[in-house]
Amino acid sequence: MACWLLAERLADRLSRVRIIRDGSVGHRRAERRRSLITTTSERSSRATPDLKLGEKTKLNAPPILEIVHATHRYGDTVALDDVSVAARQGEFLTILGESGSGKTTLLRMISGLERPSEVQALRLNGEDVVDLPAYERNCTTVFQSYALFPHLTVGKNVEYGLRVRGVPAGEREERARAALGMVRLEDTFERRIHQLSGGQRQRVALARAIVTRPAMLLLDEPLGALDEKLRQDMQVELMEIHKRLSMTFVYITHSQEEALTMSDRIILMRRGKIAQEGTPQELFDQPASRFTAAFMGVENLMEGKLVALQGDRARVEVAGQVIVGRWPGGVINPGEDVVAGVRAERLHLGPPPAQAEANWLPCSLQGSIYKGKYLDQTATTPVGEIKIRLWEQSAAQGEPGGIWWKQSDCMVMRP
Ligand SMILES: Nc1ncnc2c1ncn2[C@@H]1O[C@H](COP(=O)(O)OP(=O)(O)OP(=O)(O)O)[C@@H](O)[C@H]1O
Repeated sequence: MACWLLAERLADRLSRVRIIRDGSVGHRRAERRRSLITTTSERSSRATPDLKLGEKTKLNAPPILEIVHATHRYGDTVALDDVSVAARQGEFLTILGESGSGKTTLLRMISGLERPSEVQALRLNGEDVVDLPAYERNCTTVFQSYALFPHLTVGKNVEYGLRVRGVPAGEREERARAALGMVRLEDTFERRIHQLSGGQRQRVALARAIVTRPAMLLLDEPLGALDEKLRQDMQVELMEIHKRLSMTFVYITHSQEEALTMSDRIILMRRGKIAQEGTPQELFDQPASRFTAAFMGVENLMEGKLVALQGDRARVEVAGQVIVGRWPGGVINPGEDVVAGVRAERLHLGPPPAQAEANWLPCSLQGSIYKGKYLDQTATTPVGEIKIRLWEQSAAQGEPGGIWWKQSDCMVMRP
């Protein structure tokens, strides 16, 4: 308790320091704005490096976040390696990646908790914020750990950001109640934090973050501590809140399922670099590399060499067999290494099908795992072990002789 009181007093003091300095902050801001005006023409004439923005959604919205060629090192560790990211107003952008890929570092850079070792530009709402401290940036972070004050009521927790900004009591309460209404917790205003469930605490943290109306919400694995069912409910709730607020969300997760469900656009990170970015459909259906395919859950990845390219179809030689699949485009020559991928649920058991545009391999069935709604079956083929997902469990009875899948369900990519 003493610890929390101390933290609160410290935060209060910081905010007072900020309020006392407000005059000079205002002055510095005006100066910064003036310098922005003088550099606007310079900015517009400068070529913006390949910033890929959401193509299907929010096409006309201006970029609210622009990070251009950012690198960050912790001693010898390169946490971010020449990364450029942009997000549009109102976009739900997910930074996806395995542990240590640089997601948190990227978020901390946006929020101002980390200063990039090198960066060409870091802009929020068109304003260069590289030298702007965290508390002056118009964005708020929601953490997995909620970071709520346990000795304060729910209402006082939500009001907190308004209190340190000097908002009068009446307006504070009104806005806090409205924010709690947004997360469907209007009845908990007087409750204590320990009287809430994990999911409710996360919703209070969300209400506290949105009550100050930031331009952008940064969410650092906010559902990581919740159980499976609650996590799924909260995903839906977050999407609804995002829609209602039309606020830009930058969301961090290591879960591809979470990213696919919620995002307008996904940036997949690998070892401090962007492995691929695009809409959920693009990452799911057109992985550009073996890494993306594996991360997005493609169970069967077969290494081979390109035999020939015909339109969007690639013929690939894998262990003496020819497999045909979709090539997403880009220059590639026969003889180069490629990977052919197919999802387990796209495979069928049986003899070669009548349709011409299919791949077929002889197989013998190995073990299977019962998963309730489906059966995961393993088969041995000339190209190695293949995983098959069977929705009709009776399909696994007897020896089918082979497996087949449509050429259009087969993705060919670089290794
Ligand atoms: N304060 C630090 N000091 C030294 N190295 C750090 C520090 N913070 C992060 N790193 C290193 O930087 C790299 C990127 O870390 P980061 O936390 O950004 O990854 P992440 O994708 O968010 O991982 P996780 O999902 O586990 O949180 C890792 O190799 C990590 O060990």
